[in-house]
Amino acid sequence: MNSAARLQATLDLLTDVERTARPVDAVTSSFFRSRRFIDEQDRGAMLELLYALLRHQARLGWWLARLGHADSPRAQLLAWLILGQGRSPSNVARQFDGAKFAPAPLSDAERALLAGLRNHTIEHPEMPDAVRLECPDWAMAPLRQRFGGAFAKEMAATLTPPPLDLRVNPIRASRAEVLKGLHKLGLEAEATALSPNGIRLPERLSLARLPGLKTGEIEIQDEGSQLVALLVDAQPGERVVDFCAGAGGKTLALAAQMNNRGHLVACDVNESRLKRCAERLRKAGLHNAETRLLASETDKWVKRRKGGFDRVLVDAPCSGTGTWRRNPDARWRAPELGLEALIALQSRILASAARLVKPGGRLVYATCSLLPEENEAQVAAFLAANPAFRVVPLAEAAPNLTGLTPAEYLSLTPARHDTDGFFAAVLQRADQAPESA
Ligand SMILES: C[S@@+](CC[C@H](N)C(=O)[O-])C[C@H]1O[C@@H](n2cnc3c(N)ncnc32)[C@H](O)[C@@H]1O
Repeated sequence: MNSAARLQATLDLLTDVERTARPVDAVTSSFFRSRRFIDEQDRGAMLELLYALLRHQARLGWWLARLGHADSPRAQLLAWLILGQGRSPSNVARQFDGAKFAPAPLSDAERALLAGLRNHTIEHPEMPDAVRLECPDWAMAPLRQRFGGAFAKEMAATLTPPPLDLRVNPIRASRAEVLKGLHKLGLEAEATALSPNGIRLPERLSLARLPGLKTGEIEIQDEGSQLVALLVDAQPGERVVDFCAGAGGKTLALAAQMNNRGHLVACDVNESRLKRCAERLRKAGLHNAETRLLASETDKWVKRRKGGFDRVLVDAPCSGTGTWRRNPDARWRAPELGLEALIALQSRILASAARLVKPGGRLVYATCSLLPEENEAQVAAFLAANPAFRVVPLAEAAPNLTGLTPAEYLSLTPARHDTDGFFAAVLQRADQAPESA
């Protein structure tokens, strides 16, 4: 592909991304599946450009509005070539020449746009904070409150390309073996700083270069997500529930921690995600887990299995604000249910899942949210309503996890930990229910 054809192909991809409500990685996978002729190098270049556009969407939109130009994927691309790549209008015009596979020639309005953007950069002193920081309006106040003076730094960190983290499946291989294999392939892989099972690759790469994914030796999992699973501290032989298992990211980590012994139940209300979870368990050689589809968080199964589990993980549906660095498009999709309804759902899920915990057992509440309403406040409300539970501080919950600042809760952010944003609280049910409970 020549560079003009790459621009047009990226424009087609961006148009697909903006047309659907599906997450960007799902859209890119189906885009490339139906265009197998695009080689690895072109794919890499296109994804880099696509993600740069998505990370600058509010600022590009601001410039287009300022110059009175309608916002569209093509206009965003044109603006980025000038503001982000520092090209000149004539350089851009040369590639938008209507040749085969190249973008259509520039209209007069587009030529005027390029002239208006000339000699500017992406930032402008008149940009409001929400635009400069690429923060949706609904999240400005809660995130500002959460981070105080570090708000701008945290938002800037969500706009940097994330590393690619892998979790080694200890049932299939050791971290040292996998690292050696990756180095042999010429990849700059290194052990993660906090997770004992993690490997970090500094950049996005074609997953076809990671054969261990097919054999179940490795899984793609952010280091923060690995730490949440480790905090559950599930032991071989125990009975464990992953209440919001989804497609099984943490289920797989828990089943492996249990060394294929004991019993793990992966629940969810979403059947297709659970199917994917079951497939991944099989591929990873993990057979101590079953999946269970729930009708709702108060499914009869929960009542029947009351007090039956040593560990229960609630990886609750949340605003996903902690994943903005990895999914730059996610920030522009407000929580489907609305934040208030989401918080109410989390509280119902937590209350119901807590019933599964046996005396002396532990409940781990986690989100990939940066918002206190979904995290600390949610836990405080739960504790007020459930005096049989107490907080287990990090050092006690996972004494082997060195490197974490001692605190009550796990609270990871892209700026401070170079992971996705994650929150987790470990709560223990008293050995005997108090008289009053
Ligand atoms: C954050 S995702 C889980 C991600 C998963 N644990 C992982 O590590 O890959 C939250 C999950 O909660 C599920 N969920 C939503 N409402 C639920 C409910 N009422 N009861 C149980 N699970 C629910 C969603 O279907 C979704 O899969």
